[in-house]
Amino acid sequence: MSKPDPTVRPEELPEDFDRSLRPQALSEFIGQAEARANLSVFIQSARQRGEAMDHTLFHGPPGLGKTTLAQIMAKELGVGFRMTSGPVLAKAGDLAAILTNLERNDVLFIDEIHRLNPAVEEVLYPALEDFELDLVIGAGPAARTVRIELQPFTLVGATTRLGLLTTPLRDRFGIPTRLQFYKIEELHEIVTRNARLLNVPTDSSGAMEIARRSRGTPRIAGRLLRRVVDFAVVEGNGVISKELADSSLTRLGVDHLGLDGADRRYLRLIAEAYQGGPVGIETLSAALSESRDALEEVIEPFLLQQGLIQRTPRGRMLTQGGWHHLGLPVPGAKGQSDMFED
Ligand SMILES: Nc1ncnc2c1ncn2[C@@H]1O[C@H](COP(=O)(O)OP(=O)(O)OP(=O)(O)O)[C@@H](O)[C@H]1O
Ligand SMILES: [Mg+2]
Repeated sequence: MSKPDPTVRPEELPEDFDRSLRPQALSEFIGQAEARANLSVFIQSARQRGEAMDHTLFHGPPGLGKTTLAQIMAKELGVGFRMTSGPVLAKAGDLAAILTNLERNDVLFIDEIHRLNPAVEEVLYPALEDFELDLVIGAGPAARTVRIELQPFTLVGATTRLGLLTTPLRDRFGIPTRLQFYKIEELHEIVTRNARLLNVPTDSSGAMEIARRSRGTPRIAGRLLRRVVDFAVVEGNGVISKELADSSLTRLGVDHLGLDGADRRYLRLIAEAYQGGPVGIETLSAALSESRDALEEVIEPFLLQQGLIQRTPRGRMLTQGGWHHLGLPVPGAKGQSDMFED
């Protein structure tokens, strides 16, 4: 019953820019201090005991380092790493093929784990708990179940939507880890590191300008840095200064908080069409022609974290900060309008 194994190794992935900047060790990983300190203990303990580390779940907005941390874990544990994703595992047999191919204490990374097919998820439960697989062979009255013993392994799951995980799956992760948006100083360090890896001379204030406008997200910091490098090479003297970073990012439509056109469209819709809300997510999704998922996973988390919007039972509302950011007076706040016009 050997099936093709649908996982890929990271070195088989096409060359992408994420990869060249990806930290390879926990010590190179900047930020997420709490998560990093805990993981380091759990990794060391698993190594010393020669056992598989407990199953780990990374959750948080896109681009904060979930995939990166999963790869680092396998490296630091000194074990093999296999990766796949929820939507790719269509049938129970797909997962069975992967699990039976794992070697002792390997890390299996399942990205977008909230999108696992329920039939596949069922197979995962006993595998996670007892490292056993119950497979049904045949159909109808001749069907029988066989139990297969697996090597102990560590499942690392990643999701941008913790709320969509079923409770039984969530409960099987011994180490649930929430990744937070990065602080500006951390992003400054990341931009500086990336600039060094890309061999681009960068002023500290230039790196700071990029950090400040990266939406708390290392992936965005990497992307903005590359665009600013383009402007520096073609229109500047190759050095990333504060002025150059500022003018390049403004031309790219990234404002001083790091919001881009999509973020501002979202805020402006609530302000202008719904007087600041509350307005339901489905309505926003239809009006913006963006999927509800994209709004909830990509756009809203940062706006919430920055205190520009708030979620209420009746829908999304702009906060005072949201009005202020748009340069509009807060409705009903008498006499305060000049305060927000400076
Ligand atoms: N702490 C960090 N220090 C430096 N670079 C980082 C850090 N975290 C992430 N990065 C970089 O940010 C990019 C995105 O990271 P990663 O792919 O791990 O994010 P993710 O959380 O898996 O995103 P998604 O939810 O979209 O899968 C990569 O290029 C990675 O190198
Ligand atoms: Mg990822």
